[in-house]
Amino acid sequence: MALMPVEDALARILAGAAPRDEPEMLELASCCDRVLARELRALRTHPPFAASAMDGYAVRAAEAVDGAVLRVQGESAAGRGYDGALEQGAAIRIFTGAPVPAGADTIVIQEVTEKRDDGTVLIREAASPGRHIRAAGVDFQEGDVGLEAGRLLDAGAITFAAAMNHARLPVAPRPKVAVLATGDELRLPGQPLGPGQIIASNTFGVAALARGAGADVLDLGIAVDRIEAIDAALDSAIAAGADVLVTIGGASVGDHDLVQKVMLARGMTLDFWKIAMRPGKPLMAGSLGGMRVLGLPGNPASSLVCAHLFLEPLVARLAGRPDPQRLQKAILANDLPENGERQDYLRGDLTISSSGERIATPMLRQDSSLMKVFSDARCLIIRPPHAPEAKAGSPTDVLVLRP
Ligand SMILES: Nc1nc2c(c(=O)[nH]1)N[C@H]1C(S)=C(S)[C@@H](COP(=O)(O)OP(=O)(O)OC[C@H]3O[C@@H](n4cnc5c(N)ncnc54)[C@H](O)[C@@H]3O)O[C@H]1N2
Ligand code: MOO
Repeated sequence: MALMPVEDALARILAGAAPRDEPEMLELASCCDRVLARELRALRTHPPFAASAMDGYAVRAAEAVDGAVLRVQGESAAGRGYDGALEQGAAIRIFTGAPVPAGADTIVIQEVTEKRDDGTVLIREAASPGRHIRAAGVDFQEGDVGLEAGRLLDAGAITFAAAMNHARLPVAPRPKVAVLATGDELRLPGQPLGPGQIIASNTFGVAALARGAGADVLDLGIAVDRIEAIDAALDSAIAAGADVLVTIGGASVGDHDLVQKVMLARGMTLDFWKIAMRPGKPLMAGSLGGMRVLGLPGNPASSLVCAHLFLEPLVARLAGRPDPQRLQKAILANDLPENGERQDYLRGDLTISSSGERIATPMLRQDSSLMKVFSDARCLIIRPPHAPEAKAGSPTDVLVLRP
């Protein structure tokens, strides 16, 4: 039977993925990189008064002709406006952000005036009405919808939310992703290793990806290859209210590959198992109650490629964030042979040529167990199923991993 194409697997994993309904109220200072759950209306008008955009003099345009001498009547500073109206033949010293006094209709900038010792000012360039005045409400008005639901709260949005006078914002909750490593051979980094043991390294990369995509990660540690151990870890994920359980390893056909068996025994609905992809063929997806289950293969490159392709976009959807945009066009540095039935994700380097083109160079070794190669890679070179032989210099799609 033909294996499921990568695009179909992604569509199935993303089906119905959306943020949980109840927003979380967060202090503004903690909102960076979160997603606004509801539209936000302005609680005030800004600027609240007509304000000067420059340091200079507030005057009447009709009086401030070239060569006019005006009496300096007082001062309007930001936070301390002039209490009164501009008199005939007078000017009021004004600073950037200060309220424009009643009666004034323009600002003459300081650079085209001359302050005199007798308390007057000489105007050396005729002023035009309305110049350098920011009208009240020119930025936004009370009641306006300032930010739409779904907006990623970046520096601009947070500044605007603060200016609208919101101290706390309703944000989409971060999805909870539980990560479980499985395998008798695994030990945590920093522990002594016995014969046949290796470090459970994938967990950390997969967790980092999930966190970066907007998740809170619950590390369930390592379950040995026994039904009871995987069962207990599953209980922990359910008790923690995980939105997604990611398992690593035990996804293939070996006698000790128990993940799917345990999940099915616990009532998991299996969506699919095995897809047309290299590395990552034994990927499994399903759901158990309200929890999505993603079974990643144990080989490090397989689990990381699957996490990039499926977990990252899933978390982004659950967090209400925009889909990751990592696909780019590049030029192949080497010839590549005809591809088989699985979509290939070759670890590659990515450089910029002197003419500004992106050049993708496949790494010499592509075994899915190689972590140094994956760490050195800057991109995954995508080879569609049955792609014909490709010559050096031909275009290719790449998924960018790092700059
Ligand atoms: N007869 C077949 N054998 C295998 C097939 C197959 O189709 N038929 N598929 C191969 C492919 S492709 C992959 S990928 C692996 C996936 O196997 P599992 O998901 O069952 O993974 P394990 O057997 O548990 O581990 C594979 C490998 O990765 C190491 N590992 C596991 N977990 C971690 C971790 N958290 N951190 C670091 N390394 C880990 C593990 O020690 C193994 O060396 O199956 C092939 N076999
Ligand atoms: O296809 Mo498996 O995912 O290479 O090692």
